[in-house]
Amino acid sequence: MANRYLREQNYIDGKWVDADSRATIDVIDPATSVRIGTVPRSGQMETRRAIAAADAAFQTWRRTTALERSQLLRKLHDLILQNQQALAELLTLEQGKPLAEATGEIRASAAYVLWFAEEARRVYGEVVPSPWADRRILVTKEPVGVVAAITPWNFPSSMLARKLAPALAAGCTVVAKPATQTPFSGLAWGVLCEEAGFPQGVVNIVTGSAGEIGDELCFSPIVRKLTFTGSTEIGKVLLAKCAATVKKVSMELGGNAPFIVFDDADIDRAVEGAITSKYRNSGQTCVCTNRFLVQSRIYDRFVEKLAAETGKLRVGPGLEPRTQQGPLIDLRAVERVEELIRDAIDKGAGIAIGGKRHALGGNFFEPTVISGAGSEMLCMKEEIFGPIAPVSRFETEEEAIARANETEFGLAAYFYTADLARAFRVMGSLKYGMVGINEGLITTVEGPFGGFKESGIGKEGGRQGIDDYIDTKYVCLGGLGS
Ligand SMILES: NC(=O)C1=CN([C@@H]2O[C@H](COP(=O)(O)OP(=O)(O)OC[C@H]3O[C@@H](n4cnc5c(N)ncnc54)[C@H](OP(=O)(O)O)[C@@H]3O)[C@@H](O)[C@H]2O)C=CC1
Ligand SMILES: O=C(O)CCCC(=O)O
Repeated sequence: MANRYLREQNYIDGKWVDADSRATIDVIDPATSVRIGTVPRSGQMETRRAIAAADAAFQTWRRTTALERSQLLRKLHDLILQNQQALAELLTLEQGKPLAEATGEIRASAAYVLWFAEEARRVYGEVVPSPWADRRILVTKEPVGVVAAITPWNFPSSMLARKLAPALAAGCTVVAKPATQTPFSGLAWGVLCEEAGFPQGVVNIVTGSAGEIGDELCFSPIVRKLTFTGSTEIGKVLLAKCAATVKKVSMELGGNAPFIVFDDADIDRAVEGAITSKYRNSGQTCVCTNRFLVQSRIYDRFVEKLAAETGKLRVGPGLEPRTQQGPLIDLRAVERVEELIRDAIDKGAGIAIGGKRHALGGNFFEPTVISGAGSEMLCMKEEIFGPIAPVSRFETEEEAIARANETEFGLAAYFYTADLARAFRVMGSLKYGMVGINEGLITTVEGPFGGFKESGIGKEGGRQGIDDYIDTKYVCLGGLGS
């Protein structure tokens, strides 16, 4: 399929370039296991040049006005919307999600760009009442400098959008490293930024060896901020490396989202929310429900309805219009899901529906509901990242809260209740950065996205989403007389 956003080179200093060695990495369509194309297998030297280009560009980009940056971002936003079909097809091709979801992701990318185009003009400083008659106290805001962005394969467009857009809005320049399995949606940002007219070096995108590129980004004293979305395991490694140069960091890491259904809830609404929250991107979303906790009195009814709705999901290649569940990203992900199911069955759980590879073969897996799940099972403790819904029974509100919080993660949590007092009590007790009450899908550009505990540091989106790209400077202006 010819797609003008499919680029097979790095984007460094406004030029499309190969790896120095000319080595490449194959990119595979997860629906067919066929090669889509290749990207450069870059390493330290290409990354170093990208950082130098970003640093050189920063010297002029930081002096542009907020209005100029806002206007360029608006142009970028318009281009994304004008080309959403091609961008969404590219996303589905390399990532596998249904085209409707891919289109939703591209629109979300555009929304982030527009939001930060607006926020660019509202980065206010302050004049603080001074304790000295002859001096003034000013607080000014400055871009932090060169930003490194490392992004995952599950949302290859929007995860870069919510890093790139606030960075550019604030006056920073960027070196991005997209995930190796889905690099084309990342490289497409190079094409879009070029078309929008961003000066050379302001945005740079390098593909290749995660270790080499990551080390150069983490240890470079020129890079002043690292923003990362991915696994908690790699996030911790990068945090440690960034300590060497005391960089600012933002970390959007793994989750173990509980979805609690109290017995006063509207069950049909809860099941509807459960389907969206669990199976979006075939469960490969960091805010996807990981485990269902359902109050005893309604447990059987909920499991029955959830299994019935799960059974209706149409599995298939993302480019087929009827598809609601695409393939998993690779065979490793399929094997991991199988391992979690095996573990749950060994520990006494049952399968209400699904439970095995889909008849389509390859990376396709049946959406699965596990009944009788318990806290000791791996699927309740670890991030599943796949289409499995373990359901566990609880008796009291206190038990539900305690079990929801019994994890090192703290990204998103959901609960369903019709009791307003309970809604406030439970919301306040959940140790999570994001809470959905009677809602299973809560991500939006207006809301600050981010986790507590080992789920991360910092917020993306919302009014807060630009803060981490800004340094605050205190200026004491003296000698003014009284
Ligand atoms: N919070 C979230 O949104 C996400 C959570 N995950 C969780 O993580 C699990 C594993 O997924 P995976 O893709 O391996 O996630 P990773 O955390 O390994 O990958 C995320 C990004 O980090 C890069 N990366 C990996 N290792 C390094 C390194 N040493 N230095 C610098 N960058 C590095 C990857 O590059 P490369 O692709 O080249 O390896 C990719 O760009 C999933 O099953 C899921 O549970 C995964 C993705 C997103
Ligand atoms: O999985 C992630 O890392 C981000 C999810 C974004 C969304 O909820 O749309």
